[in-house]
Amino acid sequence: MFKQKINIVDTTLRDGSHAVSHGFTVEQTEAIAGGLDKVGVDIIEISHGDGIAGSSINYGFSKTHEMELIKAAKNKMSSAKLAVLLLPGIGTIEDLEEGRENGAEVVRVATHYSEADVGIQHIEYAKKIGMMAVGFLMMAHMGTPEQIVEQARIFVESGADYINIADSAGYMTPDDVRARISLLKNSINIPIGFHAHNNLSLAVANSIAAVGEGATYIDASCRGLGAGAGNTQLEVLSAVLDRMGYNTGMDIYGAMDVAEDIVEPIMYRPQVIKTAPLMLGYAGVYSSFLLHTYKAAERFNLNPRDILVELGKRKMVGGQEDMIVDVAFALSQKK
Ligand SMILES: C[C@H](O)CC(=O)C(=O)O
Ligand SMILES: [Mn+2]
Repeated sequence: MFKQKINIVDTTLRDGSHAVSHGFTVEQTEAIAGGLDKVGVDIIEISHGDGIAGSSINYGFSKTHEMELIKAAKNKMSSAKLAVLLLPGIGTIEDLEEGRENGAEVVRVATHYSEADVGIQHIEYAKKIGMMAVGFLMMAHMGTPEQIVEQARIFVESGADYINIADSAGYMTPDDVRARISLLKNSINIPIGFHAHNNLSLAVANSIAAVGEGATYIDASCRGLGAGAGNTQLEVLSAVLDRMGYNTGMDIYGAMDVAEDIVEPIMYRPQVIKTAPLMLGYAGVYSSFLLHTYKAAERFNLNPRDILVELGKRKMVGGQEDMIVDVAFALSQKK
């Protein structure tokens, strides 16, 4: 029987960077990338959590320069492709060049769901230098399925190899995912991918819903390591997809071992859904805001939940991390 191939894109070393305050070391990166490569992951994404060149006062400084991490990982990889994430305005064409020189073969160009036009030049340039290019639409819950298609078309026309929809706030339900992926599937003719956050405990279910509507690239990370309550848990996803008869090409026991033996020991905290991550999903707030919100809550003696509710009301999006402090300050004045 023909089994549909689902490409697994591991984001432990990129989205997971948020969860470890961008603290990955060369040794950890080598062990994780080498392990993931062996177990059959198709693409391994490595960058600061906010993409290449994200290391800054606004987003948090990396302990080790990401180019060093990328180079080290590349030396341990033989079959998976190495990807970088690039948010136009944070990362530049020069950063992309540097990433490629250090071994990146794929770039995922991430923009707010309504701003694909700011990524056109990055997609075109990546194609010109022979890279695989992916159009990555963040905070996709904020856009209607029709708006998502309109934006995806901009990436398609720029030459993207596939379109990735990100539920950056972990806000979507399986119905929300199905509506967006199925319309995309009927509207564009390049592959579709999906990136989940587990704030409502729906990351695996949403990923499966995406696959059911025809998505063939799914993001996941070991132990779910990622912003907010984390991403789709890699080892769980591979087991579920296998049970459902899909082909991931993954060594499932091997993936369990990488998660248990290599990733779990370096996690700062278990990736559980405490109140604040749950609020991210409930209020539709960008998952990467979590640790910044904890810091602001401590500084202004507030409940993180109150800050997140306000951020949700104000519809803050990625890139507005500085507003977290503004909101916390305003709330503290009202107290
Ligand atoms: C820069 C963000 O962390 C990208 C991402 O993973 C998301 O939008 O979700
Ligand atoms: Mn994410």
